[in-house]
Amino acid sequence: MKHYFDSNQEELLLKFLAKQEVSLSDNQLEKLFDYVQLVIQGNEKVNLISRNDIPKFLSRHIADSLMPYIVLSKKNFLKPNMIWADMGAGGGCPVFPLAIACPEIQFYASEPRHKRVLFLEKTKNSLHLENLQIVGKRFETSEISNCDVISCRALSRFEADYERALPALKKDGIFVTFKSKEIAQELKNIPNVHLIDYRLPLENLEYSLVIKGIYG
Ligand SMILES: C[S@@+](CC[C@H](N)C(=O)[O-])C[C@H]1O[C@@H](n2cnc3c(N)ncnc32)[C@H](O)[C@@H]1O
Repeated sequence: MKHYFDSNQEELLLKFLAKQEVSLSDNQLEKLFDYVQLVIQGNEKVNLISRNDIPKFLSRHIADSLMPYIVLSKKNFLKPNMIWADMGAGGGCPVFPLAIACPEIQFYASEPRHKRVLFLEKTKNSLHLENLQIVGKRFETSEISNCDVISCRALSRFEADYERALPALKKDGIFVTFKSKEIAQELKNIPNVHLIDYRLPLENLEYSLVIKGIYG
């Protein structure tokens, strides 16, 4: 198997996955490593991520991006041919790691900024991600609809993001977003909101995956 350029980072990700009791194939891990390389290279031309984040991209952003897969697959929520849209894809987290982890799910990545869209398209093609479609529009005008899952990371406030997602969700679809544990506490009394707390390697902060809807 091809390894990541930083063996410490690779080990941290593998330990994180093992602790979460999930495993990815060698091919999936290699694709994740290739994706990170493409983000680091792409960041030279387009502002995709903070430069400070590069050394811990695998242990922080990739591990974080995989959390919805980890939580939803343990609950047997994920089924082949489901439709999953990510709003505000930016440099591709969480949608690229998720599309790599769940090849049987059809993903849509909505992102309005042109340079980012070009990067996402090129990266999708390099990684041969047939189950991912890049949509170069704001989510509200993207015409993406009938989704089983809609996610977003670092987009806006929970209420605004949920409102943005709702028209495109199936009746029994779920909305998933990422917050710090502290911010997520403010959301715990909203009907049908579930908070799943977690930690990431090397990070002091605690995080919560916020899911609105019934997922298992
Ligand atoms: C802070 S970045 C987060 C990127 C990525 N999700 C991450 O976690 O690294 C937010 C992204 O959302 C995009 N965006 C802003 N409003 C949007 C909307 N209405 N629909 C889709 N994308 C939007 C921005 O262009 C930007 O790339």
